[in-house]
Amino acid sequence: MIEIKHLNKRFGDFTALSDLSLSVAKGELFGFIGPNGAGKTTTIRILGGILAPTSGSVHVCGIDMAAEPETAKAKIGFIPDRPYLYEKLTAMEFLRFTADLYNVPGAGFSKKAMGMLRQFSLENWSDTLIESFSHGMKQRLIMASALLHDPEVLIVDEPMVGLDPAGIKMVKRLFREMAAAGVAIFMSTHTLSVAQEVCDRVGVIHKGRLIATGDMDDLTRQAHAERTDLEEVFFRLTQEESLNY
Ligand SMILES: Nc1ncnc2c1ncn2[C@@H]1O[C@H](COP(=O)(O)OP(=O)(O)OP(=O)(O)O)[C@@H](O)[C@H]1O
Repeated sequence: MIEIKHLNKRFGDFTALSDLSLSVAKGELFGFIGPNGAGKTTTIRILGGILAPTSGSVHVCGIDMAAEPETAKAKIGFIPDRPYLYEKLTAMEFLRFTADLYNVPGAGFSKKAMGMLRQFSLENWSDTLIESFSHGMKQRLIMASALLHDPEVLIVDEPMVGLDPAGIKMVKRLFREMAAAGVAIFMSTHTLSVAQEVCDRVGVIHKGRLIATGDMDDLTRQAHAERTDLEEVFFRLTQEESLNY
């Protein structure tokens, strides 16, 4: 569902991504972890079609992002790390705005939008201006808006930031349910415990290069770690890599 091949991204002389290749299958929840500045957000922006790679390709549901960006983007639910919300709209107005962008049919919109607001515990706030929402409420509204058009692929940068424990629990459950329903999910996170708990596979990026990928057993082997613990694996991999520079 997501196919990344030999992706490179340079900003001037600086190489942010170097020969990154990976794929995420239908129904798979893939976690993307790495230290600050490793290249996670850069990768996510390229996957979402909002940043062009220097070279390499991204295919979403078999569609080439470079050749058919609109068709590819229609397949994606995209949740950036710093989303923009129109604060002078109500939650329902914002959902209608995004539904129009994604050509969600008008018939049935209200029922669907209310269902989404309920899913994200915002049903009592549908007519409230977004400017009065807390950070976590805004985060949940962004998620609701990204799922309105039933995307086949979800790309999400740091979904747990700003959420309270109930919000984190809800998102973990939702992502697992979506994966079970066949959605391919690519999620970057710093929350290693969440990645270990919910992801089918994890990729570790360091200084723009994918240094390890696989399920917990694979990663434990690749890191020569003693325990199947993502935190230990992460530090072993990223420190071992640092020593090579
Ligand atoms: N527009 C840009 N111009 C120049 N350099 C950039 C630009 N965007 C990102 N970079 C650089 O590319 C590198 C990767 O950045 P990126 O935001 O992808 O990292 P990240 O893994 O998401 O980090 P964090 O965990 O801190 O969010 C960083 O060194 C960053 O400074």
